[in-house]
Amino acid sequence: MQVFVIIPAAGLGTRMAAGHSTSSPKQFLDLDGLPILIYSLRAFAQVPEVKSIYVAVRKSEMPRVEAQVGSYGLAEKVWVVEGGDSRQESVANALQALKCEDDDIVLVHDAVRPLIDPATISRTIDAVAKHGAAIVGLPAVDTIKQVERTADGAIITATIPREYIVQAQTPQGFRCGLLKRAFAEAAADGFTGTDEASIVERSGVSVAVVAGSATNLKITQPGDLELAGFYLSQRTKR
Ligand SMILES: Nc1ccn([C@@H]2O[C@H](COP(=O)(O)OP(=O)(O)OP(=O)(O)O)[C@@H](O)[C@H]2O)c(=O)n1
Ligand SMILES: C[C@](O)(CO)[C@H](O)COP(=O)(O)O
Repeated sequence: MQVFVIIPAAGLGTRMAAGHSTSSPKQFLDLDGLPILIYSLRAFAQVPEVKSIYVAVRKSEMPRVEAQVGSYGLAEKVWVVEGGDSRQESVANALQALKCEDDDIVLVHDAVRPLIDPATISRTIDAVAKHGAAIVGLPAVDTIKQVERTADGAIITATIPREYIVQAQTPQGFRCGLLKRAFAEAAADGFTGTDEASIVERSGVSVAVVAGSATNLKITQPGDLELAGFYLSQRTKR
């Protein structure tokens, strides 16, 4: 059994760009001297079980990313492929590029979650080996309300016991055959999900959850980069 990794990195970072004075998508922004994408690639490259990593980027970014992969010494494990217009399409393109057996494991991880740690990656691999499908999830700590949107905001329709809620993070891992079948079904049905688990769940597969952490944040909007910088400084102090 081999472990492959897909890193979708073809987003435009529109929510970040709205408050940031750069034209570069957020996965290429600097975090303490390194591009955000390089943190994500390095974290997986250092896990011995990982055979190869497929990073999906916009066509126009392929030369820059190929150059970075070489200059940061990642060329042995990392392959650059063309992304798509949605996260799901970017993952589907990478999935098509990698040649895996049904029993192999595929992990998908957002390029913009740079603080993923090797221990969480290893726990995810173990959970996929055991259950066939597993994602990293952060248990809810706030009280959770279901709402109905209104013209001027929202009205609460229910309180959902928080022990039933986890916030999905990445990596999200699956047996390769199962993931490919679920993607083919989603494409046939015209279904688009915001994560891989939602695509697999609708095929009737149970997906296990591995404990995530607040430090595995997704850099989404202004302020997140500063927060990631703070978490990183705490990590290097230890
Ligand atoms: N067409 C796309 C869109 C997103 N992603 C990737 O999916 C991950 C999570 O997406 P998100 O945070 O939503 O990134 P963006 O789509 O770039 O952000 P925004 O929605 O603000 O534009 C990121 O690593 C992003 O690069 C991708 O590979 N291909
Ligand atoms: C996959 C994901 O990171 C889980 O939290 C997230 O759904 C992807 O980001 P998006 O903003 O929903 O595209």
